[in-house]
Amino acid sequence: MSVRLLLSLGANLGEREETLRWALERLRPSEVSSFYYTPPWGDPDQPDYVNVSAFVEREGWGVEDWFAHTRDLEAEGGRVRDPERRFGPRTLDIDLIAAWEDGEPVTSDDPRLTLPHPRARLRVFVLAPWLEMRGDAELPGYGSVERLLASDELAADRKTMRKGPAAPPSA
Ligand SMILES: Nc1ncnc2c1ncn2[C@@H]1O[C@H](COP(=O)(O)OP(=O)(O)OP(=O)(O)O)[C@@H](O)[C@H]1O
Ligand SMILES: Nc1nc2c(c(=O)[nH]1)N=C(CO)CN2
Repeated sequence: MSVRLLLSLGANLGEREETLRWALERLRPSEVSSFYYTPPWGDPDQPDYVNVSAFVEREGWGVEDWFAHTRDLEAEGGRVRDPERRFGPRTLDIDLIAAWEDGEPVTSDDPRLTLPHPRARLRVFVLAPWLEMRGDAELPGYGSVERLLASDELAADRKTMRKGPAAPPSA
């Protein structure tokens, strides 16, 4: 058994690209998007983010193994969270966006680990790197990523997003 996962990484404090490269090296992804530069979503009073997405898969690993691993990396990456700020700044954030087992979407409505990620469809910094890697991407339960990204609701966020250089080659 092994699960394929789409992860979204973000950083808006410290050496952002360096931290993301450090995390990507440890995640050993099969595929990595470019870096994307985006204004903060959800809580505007903080620095801009660098975001990147990656596909990962490891023999024998399920979603819980990946959740534990990404939490450890966030902690090791020096993440400090302000409990008062739900969407506040951070050195490293890794979200599990969607998962597939034998090609079928894994779904969960457990608030501890919700799959697909409940806010993925609202975030250009999740949808754009995903579409870059998979032109035919589908967000389980919501449909075409291309269509979601093109929605009027996301027009303002699309305008302020900037695509940066390719992230390091995948492992
Ligand atoms: N798919 C998921 N990926 C990561 N965390 C999740 C997921 N679903 C639920 N969670 C829960 O969300 C809680 C908050 O996580 P985190 O601090 O990374 O949130 P955030 O980055 O501030 O906001 P967001 O979850 O909207 O990205 C965690 O305690 C975690 O258990
Ligand atoms: N642009 C951008 N904004 C965010 C991000 C992120 O990764 N990128 N993560 C957040 C975490 O709650 C809150 N806001």
